[in-house]
Amino acid sequence: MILDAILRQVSVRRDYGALAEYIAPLGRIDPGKFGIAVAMRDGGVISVGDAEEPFSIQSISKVFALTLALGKIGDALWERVGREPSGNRFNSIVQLEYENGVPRNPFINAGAIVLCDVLLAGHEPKEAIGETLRFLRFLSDDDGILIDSEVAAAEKTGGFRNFALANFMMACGNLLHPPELALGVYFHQCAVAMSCRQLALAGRYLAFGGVNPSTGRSVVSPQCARRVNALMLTCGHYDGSGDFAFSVGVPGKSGVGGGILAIVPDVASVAVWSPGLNEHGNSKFGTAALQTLTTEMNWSVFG
Ligand SMILES: NC(=O)CC[C@H](N)C(=O)O
Repeated sequence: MILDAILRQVSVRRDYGALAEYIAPLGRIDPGKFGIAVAMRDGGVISVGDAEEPFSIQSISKVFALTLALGKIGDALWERVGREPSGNRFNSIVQLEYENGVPRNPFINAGAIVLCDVLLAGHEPKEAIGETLRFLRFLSDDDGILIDSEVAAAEKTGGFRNFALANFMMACGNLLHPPELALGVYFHQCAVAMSCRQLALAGRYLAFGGVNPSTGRSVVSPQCARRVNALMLTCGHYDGSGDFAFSVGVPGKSGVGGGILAIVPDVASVAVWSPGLNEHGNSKFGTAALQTLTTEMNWSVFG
C-alpha cells in the first residue's frame, strides 16, 4: 500500500530539518517521529507510523479559527484581514507597518491574532478557547483532544514577536480587545495537541463541501469550505505556498509542530506529522510524503 511505501521511504532518511526550538517543548521532540492518516468519505481512516500520537497542531489551528470567525462575522472579516499570500515569514513584522496593521491573510500569525480577537467578542478568553476546543472535538468526534499547557506557557514566555504584532495592530485600531487577551486565545489554540487521525477526521468538512460525511450534517456552507480551501492553497504554507501548490497540488496548512493538514476535494482529508521543518517553517518530510501521496494517487487539484 502507498502509505507503507511512504513510511519506508522516510524511515531511512535522517535529514529531518530543524525543530521549532523557539518554542522550548517543541525543541525536545524526537525528530524521527512520523505519522500519516487519510480520512475517507465513508468515515474510514487509513494510517501508518505515529498517527495516533498527539502533537502540537500550532498554525493548523488557524484553519479552524478562520472557520469559526467567518461563522461569527462573515465577510466583515475581510475589512480586518487580507486574502493575499504574504511572501514573508509567518511572524514577519515589516509588512504589517507598511499595510497599516491589516495582516495579509488569516494564516500568518498577525492574521490569526485578529481571528482570535474576533472569537473573543462577547466572551471571556477561557470561553473563546473552550469554543475552539469544542469545535475540534465535535469535528473529530473525539472528546480526548486537549491543550498542552506546557506548550501554551512556552509560547507566552517566548512570544515577543507575537506581542509586537498584536501591540502594533492595537495601535492601528485592528484589535478590539487588549492584546494580551487576544494573544491568550492565540497561544492556547496553537497549543492544541492532536494526532494525525484526529486531525484528518477534523478536516473532512473541508474535503466534502462543508458537510461531515459520517453524519451527513452541514458544518459550514459549501461556499465557506471552498473559500477556506482557496486560502489554504494560496497562503497555507507562508512563503513556501507556491512551492507546496507546485509539488503537492492540494490545499494545505502547516504548523511549526511539523504537522500538515491537506485537503483533497471530494476525496479525502489527510494529516501528516514529521517535526523537522524546512527553511519556510513547514514540515520537510511531511511535504515530501504528501507529494508522493498526491502524485501516486493522482490527487492534485490541477489535474
Ligand atoms: N507557523 C506556526 O505554526 C507558528 C505558530 C507559533 N505558535 C507562533 O506563534 O510562532
